[in-house]
Amino acid sequence: MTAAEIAPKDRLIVALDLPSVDAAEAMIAKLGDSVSFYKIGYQLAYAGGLPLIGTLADRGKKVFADLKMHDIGNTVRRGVESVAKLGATFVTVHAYPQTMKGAVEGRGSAGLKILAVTVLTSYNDDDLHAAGYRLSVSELVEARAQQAQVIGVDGLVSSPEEVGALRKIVGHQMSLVTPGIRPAGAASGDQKRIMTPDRAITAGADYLVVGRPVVEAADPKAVADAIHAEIAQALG
Ligand SMILES: O=C(O)c1cc(=O)[nH]c(=O)n1[C@@H]1O[C@H](COP(=O)(O)O)[C@@H](O)[C@H]1O
Repeated sequence: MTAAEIAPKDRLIVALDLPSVDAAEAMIAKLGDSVSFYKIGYQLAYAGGLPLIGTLADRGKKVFADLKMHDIGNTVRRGVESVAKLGATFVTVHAYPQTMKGAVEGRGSAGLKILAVTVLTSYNDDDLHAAGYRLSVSELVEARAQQAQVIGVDGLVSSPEEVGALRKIVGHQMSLVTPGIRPAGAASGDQKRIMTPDRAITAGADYLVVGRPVVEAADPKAVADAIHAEIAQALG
């Protein structure tokens, strides 16, 4: 799907980083029609949240299953085959060649798209070096993007800082999904490579993933609406 084909409403993905299905349902009710795309990650998935993928899909919402798989290829393939049956739009795997190959093999025909997480947005060059890598963040993100493209992955997760370079590598064949989004004045928390929503869209991101700035806000719907307004303005 090219950027122009993505419904503007779908460009904001709200991370339901919440402790229970009840808390997630309460947040979904608060956000109402303002949000059409949700992400379910570790916290909610491990608290019984996986069936919510099908529930939300039945209500016409899209769901990003952020499971960040990384294992031997055969296990990843089988895991992705199971996720494909849940009704998710996106699933994440870490951008290691065996892992990405396994995921692509397990993707099936139900419409599930594989996103490869390049370098987590909480990492900077020092964090990468501490983890044993010799490459800088931008070098590793770009190397992994090239591998992901050859393997046939559908999209990449990176910080918005890398989106310009990634577009040059992968063109519009792959979706670029960016966490590390912070509206002006919002606390960065543990995120190190961040950008505002309008700058991320202007840089060329297809989808913005936002968690705490929305779900921890006093008025989550107002924050989501403000992000949509920024996105619309940046798209012109
Ligand atoms: O795969 C992701 O979604 C992801 C990748 C990454 O590099 N950085 C990152 O923050 N995320 C997720 O994006 C969300 C960001 O949340 P906030 O920092 O609260 O906006 C969290 O659910 C993270 O798990």
